[in-house]
Amino acid sequence: MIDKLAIIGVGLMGGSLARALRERNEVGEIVGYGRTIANLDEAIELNVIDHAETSIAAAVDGADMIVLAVPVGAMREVLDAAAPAIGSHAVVTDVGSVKQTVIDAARAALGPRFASFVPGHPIAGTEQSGARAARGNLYEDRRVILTPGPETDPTATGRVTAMWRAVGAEVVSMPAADHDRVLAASSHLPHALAYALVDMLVRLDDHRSIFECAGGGFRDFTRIAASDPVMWRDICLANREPLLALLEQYQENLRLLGEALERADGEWLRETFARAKRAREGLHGPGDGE
Ligand SMILES: NC(=O)C1=CN([C@@H]2O[C@H](COP(=O)(O)OP(=O)(O)OC[C@H]3O[C@@H](n4cnc5c(N)ncnc54)[C@H](O)[C@@H]3O)[C@@H](O)[C@H]2O)C=CC1
Ligand SMILES: O=C(O)C(=O)Cc1ccc(O)cc1
Repeated sequence: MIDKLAIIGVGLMGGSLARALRERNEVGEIVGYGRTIANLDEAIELNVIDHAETSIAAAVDGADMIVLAVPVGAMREVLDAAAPAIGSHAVVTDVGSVKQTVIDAARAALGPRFASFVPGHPIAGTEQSGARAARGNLYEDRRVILTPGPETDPTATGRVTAMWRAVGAEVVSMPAADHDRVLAASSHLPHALAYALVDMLVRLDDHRSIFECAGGGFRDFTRIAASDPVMWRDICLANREPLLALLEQYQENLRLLGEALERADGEWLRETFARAKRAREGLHGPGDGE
C-alpha cells in the first residue's frame, strides 16, 4: 500500500499506473505534476489523480512513492527539481524506455539518495499519449523490467516490485546495459523504421493513393509511427549507439535484399522470408493474445 503517490508527468504511462493503483485500492493520495495545465485538469476530471501541484517539489513533498513518467530527455531536469524535496522514506522510480542515461541522471541529481532510485521500464503501452489515454488495465499480464545496480537499496527495489505486481505485471530484473541493447532491437529500431517508412511514402507524389489502398499489413507495420515524436526523439538519442549498430546491420540486410531482387533470385527471397516466418511464428504462436 502506498500512502502518497507522486506522478511526475501524468500521461499514458504515469496516468495508467495511477488509475491501476487506485482501482485496486493500493494507494491513498495521488498527486500529479506536469507542464500543461490543460492535461492536469483533464487528469483530475477523469479521476486519474486527486490533485495537481504547480511545482515538482510540492508534488514530491511527503510522497512515499515517486514515479517519473516524462520523456527520457526530461528526466534530468525533473530529478534536479525533485531532489531537495524527496523525503527520507521515499522511493523514486521511473518508466523510461532507456535505462542507462536515466540512471546517470539520477546518480548526478540525487547524490546520497541515489540508493532509493529503482530504474524501471514497463513493456506495455500504445502509440497514444496524454492522461486521456490512461487505462487501469494497461499493465495487466505485461512485463516490467527493473535494472537496479549494486548501489540500489534492495528494500526500495522490493517496494517498486510490489507496486508493479499489485497492478498485474510480471517483474523481471536485468543489467541496464543488457536492457538498452535488447530494447534497441525489439522496440527502438522498429519504431525508427516505421517513422522512416511513413515519412518516405508521404513524400511520394501519389502518397494519397498509396495510403488509400493500404491494407492491414501496412497498418500493422506503421501504427507505431503515430507515437509521440518528442518521446521517440529522446529514446533514439538516449540509446544512440546500440540503435546505430542495428541500423547498420539492417541496412546491410536491405542491400542484400536489393541485390537478390536485381538478380531476380527467387530462391534467396523464399529462403529469407521462410527463415523470418519460422522465427516470427516461434515467437508468437496461436493463442498468445495477439
Ligand atoms: N508510450 C508508451 O507506450 C511507453 C512509454 N514509456 C516511457 O514512459 C515515459 C512517458 O511516456 P508516455 O506516458 O507515453 O508519454 P505522455 O506524453 O503520455 O506523457 C508524458 C507526460 O510528461 C509531461 N512532460 C513532458 N516533459 C516534461 C517536463 N519537462 N516536466 C514535466 N512534465 C513533462 C507531458 O506533458 C506529459 O503529460 C517516457 O519516458 C517513455 O519513454 C515506456 C513504456 C511504454
Ligand atoms: O505501441 C506499441 O506497440 C509499443 O511498442 C509501446 C511501447 C513503447 C515504448 C516502450 O518503451 C515500450 C512499449
